[in-house]
Amino acid sequence: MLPFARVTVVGLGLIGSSIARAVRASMPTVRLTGYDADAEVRETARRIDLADDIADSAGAAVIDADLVILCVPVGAMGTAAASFAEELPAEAIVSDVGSCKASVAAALTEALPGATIVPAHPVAGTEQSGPEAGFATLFRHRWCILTPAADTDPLATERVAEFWRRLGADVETMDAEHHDRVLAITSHLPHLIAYTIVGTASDLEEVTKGEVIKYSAGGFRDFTRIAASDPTMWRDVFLTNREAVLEMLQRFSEDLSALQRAIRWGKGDELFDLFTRTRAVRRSIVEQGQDDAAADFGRSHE
Ligand SMILES: NC(=O)c1ccc[n+]([C@@H]2O[C@H](COP(=O)([O-])OP(=O)(O)OC[C@H]3O[C@@H](n4cnc5c(N)ncnc54)[C@H](O)[C@@H]3O)[C@@H](O)[C@H]2O)c1
Ligand SMILES: O=C(O)C(=O)C[C@]1(C(=O)O)C=C[C@@H](O)C=C1
Repeated sequence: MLPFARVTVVGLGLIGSSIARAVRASMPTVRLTGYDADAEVRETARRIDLADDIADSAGAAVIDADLVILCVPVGAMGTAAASFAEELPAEAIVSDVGSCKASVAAALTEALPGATIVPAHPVAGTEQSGPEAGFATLFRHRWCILTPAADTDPLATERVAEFWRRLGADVETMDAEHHDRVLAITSHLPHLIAYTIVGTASDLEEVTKGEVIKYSAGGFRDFTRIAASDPTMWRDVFLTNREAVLEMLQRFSEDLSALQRAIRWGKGDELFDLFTRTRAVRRSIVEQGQDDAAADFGRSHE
């Protein structure tokens, strides 16, 4: 049996439109409704036939939903939830796809008192955004992490887990605070580093005019893909997951200083040992089949 019969997606960008496409592909009998605060996005969503119905207000979009998924930037979750609070059916389950969990859960609980909320984070994406960037296979063989509160009805959590399994994801459940610390190191810090290195290179004006662009086929090019990620989304992630990101950044800065010292004092063994360890990490990720298929997809569409 399908976990949900009437699904509403609020926010029709990369992730919302990918969910819509994946629902169409894997659960074609589900009645799918979409809403986006941006009228141009709604127009595009209608033109590309993203859902059975694209509503003109958040309230109209959720009125008969049994699952509502918020796919807006993490800083907009509270406002987006408040925009349909009055019309949300009492038995509906609310979920989201935000990249940080603890403060999003707090914002949703405040905006929707008494609602059943099962926060989720599909750990899959690309540097693109908007309704035309989505694709149905984005979540296939990728993790989706659920962070229900301790008192959430386990049946509601299981229905959301089954929804994500049907979209092709592998589902894991964890505490929201733990999620935020793990993702700070595996996702948020790498983006911060990419934004920094590309920013530094572009500040070196003379170099940028010629050589950086000309010779960016290697490592730098990989950083530019990540650094092309959506500015609104990532501003919100860093402001929302502030404490965990600052903690990881402190540790990273210490390790970077140690590397700086090793280079200054010619400690080749230290460099060699670290690079050997990091190569093993990459190999074990690839062996587990968790290498970056989505990023490769993004690259192949450049
Ligand atoms: N991009 C990724 O790689 C990725 C991966 C996993 C999770 N996420 C999370 O998914 C969410 C959406 O990211 P995205 O990449 O799809 O962004 P996106 O910019 O492609 O789409 C976001 C959409 O939300 C709409 N929106 C903003 N405020 C709204 C509101 N109050 N009501 C209704 N619509 C509103 C915008 O108009 C936009 O169309 C974010 O919370 C992000 O952290 C992103
Ligand atoms: O592959 C990418 O482009 C991504 O940035 C995807 C990525 C990640 O860091 O892994 C980005 C943010 C998310 O919340 C989940 C996935």
